[in-house]
Amino acid sequence: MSYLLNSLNRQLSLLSSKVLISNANLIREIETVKVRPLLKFYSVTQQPVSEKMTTEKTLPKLFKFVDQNVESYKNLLKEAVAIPSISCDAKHREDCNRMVFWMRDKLKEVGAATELRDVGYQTIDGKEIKLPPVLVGTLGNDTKKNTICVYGHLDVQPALKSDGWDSEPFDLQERDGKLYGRGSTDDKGPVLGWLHAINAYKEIGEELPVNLKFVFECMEESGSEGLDELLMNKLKPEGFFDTVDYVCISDNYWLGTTKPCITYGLRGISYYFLEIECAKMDLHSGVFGGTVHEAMSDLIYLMNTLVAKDGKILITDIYKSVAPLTDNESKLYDSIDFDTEAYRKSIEAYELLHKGVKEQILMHRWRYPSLSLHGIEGAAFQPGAKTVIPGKVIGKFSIRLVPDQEPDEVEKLVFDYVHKKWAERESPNKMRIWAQSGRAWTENPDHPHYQAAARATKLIYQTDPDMSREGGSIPVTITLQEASGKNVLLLPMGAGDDMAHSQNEKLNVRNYIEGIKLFAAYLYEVGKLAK
Ligand SMILES: C[C@H](N)C(=O)N[C@@H](Cc1c[nH]cn1)C(=O)O
Ligand SMILES: [Zn+2]
Ligand SMILES: [Zn+2]
Repeated sequence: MSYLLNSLNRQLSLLSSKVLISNANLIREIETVKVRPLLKFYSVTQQPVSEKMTTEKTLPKLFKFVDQNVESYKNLLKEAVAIPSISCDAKHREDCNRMVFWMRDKLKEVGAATELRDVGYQTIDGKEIKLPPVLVGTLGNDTKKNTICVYGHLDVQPALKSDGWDSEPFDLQERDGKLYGRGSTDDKGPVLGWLHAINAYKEIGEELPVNLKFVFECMEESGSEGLDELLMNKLKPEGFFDTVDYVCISDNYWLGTTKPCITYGLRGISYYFLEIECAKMDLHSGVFGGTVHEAMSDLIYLMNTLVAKDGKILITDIYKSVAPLTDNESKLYDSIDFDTEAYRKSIEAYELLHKGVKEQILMHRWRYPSLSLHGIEGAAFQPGAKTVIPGKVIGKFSIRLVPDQEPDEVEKLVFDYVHKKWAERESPNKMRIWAQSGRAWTENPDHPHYQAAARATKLIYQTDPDMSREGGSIPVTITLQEASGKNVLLLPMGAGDDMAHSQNEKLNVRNYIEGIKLFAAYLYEVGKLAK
């Protein structure tokens, strides 16, 4: 029965997506929709909605409901993963739009008022390409309740089976209690977690303990283009944040595989594109080799000047604005539960930097900048002995930013350094460098909001969570902090070995299901905080 409902549901939602995609005028809309029984994706009979507030009996009932619906949660994640919403590849822009429409429909099904906000265009290779709309939603407006703004992203990193995946990346597969698929943990699983938690309250006939606002974008993996502008210059002046009391993001992971954490800091990112052109076309290396200044040699030369073998960044003055380590901060690392050898083994690395010392490893993940080389566009990266001299190549690298590094300042240091090295190279070729950046973020973890999230975590996992920072970046976090003026926290669903962005990305079934309960318990705990 539940399978039939789900598959009918899938067909209906596909139909509605197609209609939406073909209707370009429908980008901005506001509507509240009643749940239609046929479109519901959960399997139990609906119970009458009561007006009573949540009580201590609410959560056990809700947890039971969640345990009864594990299969439908997996099915919905499978549907979401099947949409290859790869934001960095313009060829997948329609998939990104489809993903946003899909999520919009699901939010409506749980009773939210939704709005698709146009955020304009991005320029790729001189061409203007429309950005996916941002999904904005509201659920509840009871002035006696706290309001949480939830952010998540619907886009994913690219993935091909030939990268070394054990199964098709866009076909969610369960093996040994793990759900493998691109976006399972980053960030489709957590985004669906919110949906399921809300739906569980409805299905057990309990009122939501808080009001909710949603911001779901589909460009996070590509610098969140257009989002800051929407938040600061449109949603904020329109009063979207006026009623928001707390902001919560679930787009991160536990530090290890067993102990939950709550995250109060992220690194920022400054991502660089370094282009060298030696000719207007690719050249046969047998015919032309030995007669041209090759773009690839120039690029490798420049990229090799960026970072030393011990991981030290070689850009002049790059460490100058890094916040000094205080005694108090230094002490925080002692109590963090982190096994460096288990970490090394989980990524199958041969050896770690910093002699594998726990505090140093954590500090270099969280509070010091790092520079990574990512790849080269235009290089002959496919298997086989291609003998071409690429006419144009684009090297890609990024620096993870930390407090108090400002992106503008870092970009200037990098541009100056690369131009200096380029002058030293004395190449006649054309060099161009550009960047996109997002700031680092930290928050006060000694806040009732964090205590509420810690209580919820302890209820689910029977242990106090670590308060930790993380090395990844969610560029919009600091914007949400500034736009709302409220406390922001990151509540992870996935485990430290989920391998987001990598081959065989997965989400443990346990983390998914207990994560849904965690989100429900978090809503309950925040609902109890003084208004
Ligand atoms: C931490 C989050 N789940 C994530 O993966 N963020 C990306 C953001 C990004 C910025 N530019 C490209 N991607 C990351 O940290 O790499
Ligand atoms: Zn990511
Ligand atoms: Zn993410």
